[in-house]
Amino acid sequence: MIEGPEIGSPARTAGILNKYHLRASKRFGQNFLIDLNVLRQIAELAAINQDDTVLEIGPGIGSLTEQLAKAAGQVVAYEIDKKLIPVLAETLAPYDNVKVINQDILKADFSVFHDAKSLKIVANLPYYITTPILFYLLGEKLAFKSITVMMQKEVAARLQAQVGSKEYGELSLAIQYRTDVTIRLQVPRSAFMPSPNVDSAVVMLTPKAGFKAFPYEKELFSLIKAAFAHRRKSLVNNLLFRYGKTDENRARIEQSLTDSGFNLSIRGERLTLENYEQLLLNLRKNAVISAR
Ligand SMILES: C[S@@+](CC[C@H](N)C(=O)[O-])C[C@H]1O[C@@H](n2cnc3c(N)ncnc32)[C@H](O)[C@@H]1O
Repeated sequence: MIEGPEIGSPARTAGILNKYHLRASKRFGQNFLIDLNVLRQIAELAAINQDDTVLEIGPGIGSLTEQLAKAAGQVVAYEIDKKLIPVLAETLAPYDNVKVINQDILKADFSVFHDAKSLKIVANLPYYITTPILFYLLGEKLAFKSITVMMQKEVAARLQAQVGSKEYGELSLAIQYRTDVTIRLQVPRSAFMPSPNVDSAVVMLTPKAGFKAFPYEKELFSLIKAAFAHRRKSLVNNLLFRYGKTDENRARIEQSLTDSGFNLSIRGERLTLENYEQLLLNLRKNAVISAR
């Protein structure tokens, strides 16, 4: 048994990696947190309590898991790297409320969480798949209370970005469609072992109050994708590119913009989510998109 201070202390992390002859795997995006203040702060930000079931992504050697296990009713942690499973069995042995599952999170079946009274998702994410993980979690329609996750600072800025800013785009709109986003903590690269080439931020996502799914969700996000395909082009040109460059289409697209109250030189970054919903309805009305 590896005894000693909390798992995430620099000395204990180094001791655990040494004992198991482990090197952080780049392929799995392994950068272990070694700042106990940050680890504790993440658990505090997520406001974990005994009623909570916590879904953790990528427990690594268990540093964040330990902080979560101290406060939660139960922690279920998905770790893809099978080399870390015996490590976790040892480091987390003192906690009988933790279950580690050796699985790719992007293939996880979340039906186990359907009975959870209160589900909170917490992670120091593997950065190479930050957005696929967020889309997977949101796509699975999990009834979560919050998602509190560390990611690259620049990605965090894109998630929180507001209309008109340079970070604003497809990702901001897709995430803000379902959730409210706030950046809660900035974390320097020195808090990790090994230290990554980027700084990080902890982001909190909470379900949007009164969320109602837009009836043409798929078409809406296809429109948004098209609108940001070439950021320097006008919205009209991006839409012509997407829906076909015929004179007839141009007239219909321009009519749809006019009907939505926009001038014809507007760019995609000036439209809010509600603006896109309105525009989509008009593109359907004007037969740019088939109104089946
Ligand atoms: C940035 S490290 C965080 C480790 C630990 N939670 C910490 O804070 O020190 C990301 C973790 O996610 C794991 N991981 C990478 N890809 C994964 C996937 N597809 N599914 C589950 N875990 C994954 C890595 O093996 C690694 O343990």
